[in-house]
Amino acid sequence: MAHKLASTQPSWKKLEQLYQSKGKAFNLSKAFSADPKRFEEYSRQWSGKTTDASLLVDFSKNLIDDEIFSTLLSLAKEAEVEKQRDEMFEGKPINTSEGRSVLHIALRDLSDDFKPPVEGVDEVKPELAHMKKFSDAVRSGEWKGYTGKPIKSIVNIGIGGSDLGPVMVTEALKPYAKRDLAAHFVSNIDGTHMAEALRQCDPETTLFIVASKTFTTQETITNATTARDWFLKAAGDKSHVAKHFVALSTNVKAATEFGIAKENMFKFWDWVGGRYSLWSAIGLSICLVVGYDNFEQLLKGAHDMDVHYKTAPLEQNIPVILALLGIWYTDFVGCQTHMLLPYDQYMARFADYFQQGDMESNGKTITKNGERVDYETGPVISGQAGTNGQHAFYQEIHQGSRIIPCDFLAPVQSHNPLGPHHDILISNFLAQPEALAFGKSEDEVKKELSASDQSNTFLVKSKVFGGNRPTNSIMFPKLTPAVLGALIAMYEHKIATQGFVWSINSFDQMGVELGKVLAKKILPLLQSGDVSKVDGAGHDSSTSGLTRYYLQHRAAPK
Ligand SMILES: O=P(O)(O)OC[C@H]1O[C@@H](O)[C@H](O)[C@@H](O)[C@@H]1O
Repeated sequence: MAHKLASTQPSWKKLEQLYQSKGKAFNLSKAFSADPKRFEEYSRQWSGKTTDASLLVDFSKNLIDDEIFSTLLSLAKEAEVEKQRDEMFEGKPINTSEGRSVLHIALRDLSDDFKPPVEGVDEVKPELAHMKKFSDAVRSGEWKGYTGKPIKSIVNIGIGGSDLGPVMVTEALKPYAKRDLAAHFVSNIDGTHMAEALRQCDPETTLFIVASKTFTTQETITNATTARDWFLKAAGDKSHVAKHFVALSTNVKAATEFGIAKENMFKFWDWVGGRYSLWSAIGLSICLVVGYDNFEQLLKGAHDMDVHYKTAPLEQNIPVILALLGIWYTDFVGCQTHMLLPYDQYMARFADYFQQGDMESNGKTITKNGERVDYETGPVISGQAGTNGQHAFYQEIHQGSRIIPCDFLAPVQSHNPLGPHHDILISNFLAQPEALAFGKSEDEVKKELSASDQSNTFLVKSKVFGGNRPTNSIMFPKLTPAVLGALIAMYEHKIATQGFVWSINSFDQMGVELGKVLAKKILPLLQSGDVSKVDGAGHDSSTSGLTRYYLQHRAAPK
């Protein structure tokens, strides 16, 4: 595989020209007026083969025409997206910096004829059976704490991929949750996070789930140790730990050293990336909260999307289409951000989840050939559940100096059809992309103003909406486990496809390491408490000044 700079592909040059010749001046109002079938042409409906997962993806409100769209598809062909995708499914070590396969897709292929492409894949089903047995026992009350009481709270201790997936999914699938089992998620090293969770827990009825792929992450190991101390203060005998602590990890040795019994370990494999791990043992807290059967539906919905990604031609392939649109905005239109805006309160953590999913995957500048890219890569991801954002940051999306492409997502049916709420919610979901695309002209503004206000140029111009702000609108029947699985897989594959085009490795995260290493160097200085050591410690004057301030003030804060 050549892994050429994307900018050397023939279609890249053509897209640059297309942006200058028509993209810059592209007008959505004109495009819709000129083509009554624009929605039909630029939308795709998809249904899963084995689940209730289905989607309508409308990408008609994008700054593209047929020529731009087909050139984007040519770019994907030239970058050999299909070949790279197939290599992922075949278990080739496409995470080249770490020499690893990228097989989260193997965690959700439960079909009988699935052939394990690499070692460990044959252990997926037995591990799922282990998760089912354990979660069933805890949920039914058969699993008892050290004083014989059933479990009432679970505390997932993990960070990054070992936290965000379980947090997002348990929130999204709350309608399926066992309401008398409280779920807490502690990630931050800030003692406040753990202290606040423990305040709500009883050691006799709490189960701690230590979730860490590496089992070396400073935050998680420190939090788990604090939790174990808190537990043992009440329980006394170390043998009781077995009833209250389980580990989810690829590092069986380190989990054993921490004191977790073998039967309380749920393992996964190094071919599962942290930010793709909710489908693995890291999903144990999901099983506990919503039950194993719903977890399996989540896997199956994702697998249905995997099949689509693997088999659909590029122009029908939803993750590929979303990826190419993103590349159009990032590299040719000059956008820096991408918003995820779910109009579903249960999806409140969706954007947080894909902030890691996207930014940790594609926030890179070195190609797999070791060259520095001469184009932009992953966008800044942000967003929150509608309609809250409308009353906060949408101002900038509508009238700011930057173009901020957005994905709007919404369920047709609400889990809570309360009075007029859902129609009002959906009216907003429909109205925002419409307003963003078509805006409001100066003439329209003037018509709504009094004669005296019409001559107030500042007022008139402030009320104009330029339009031409691109959006995708994604609808689904209801936020079921399978639909959620499909949506997550859709974005995972979008991100992977962008990485394939940009020739970067979307599956490592070297950029998170340096800060961790420096923190470990600074910590002994803080623990020594000795201000006189700061100057000789080899830090720059800024870091030294801040450290001195901390040490001088921490003993007796004013
Ligand atoms: O699961 P672990 O090994 O504790 O790692 C947690 C997180 O650690 C971070 O440092 C990584 O950037 C994430 O990708 C990862 O998910």
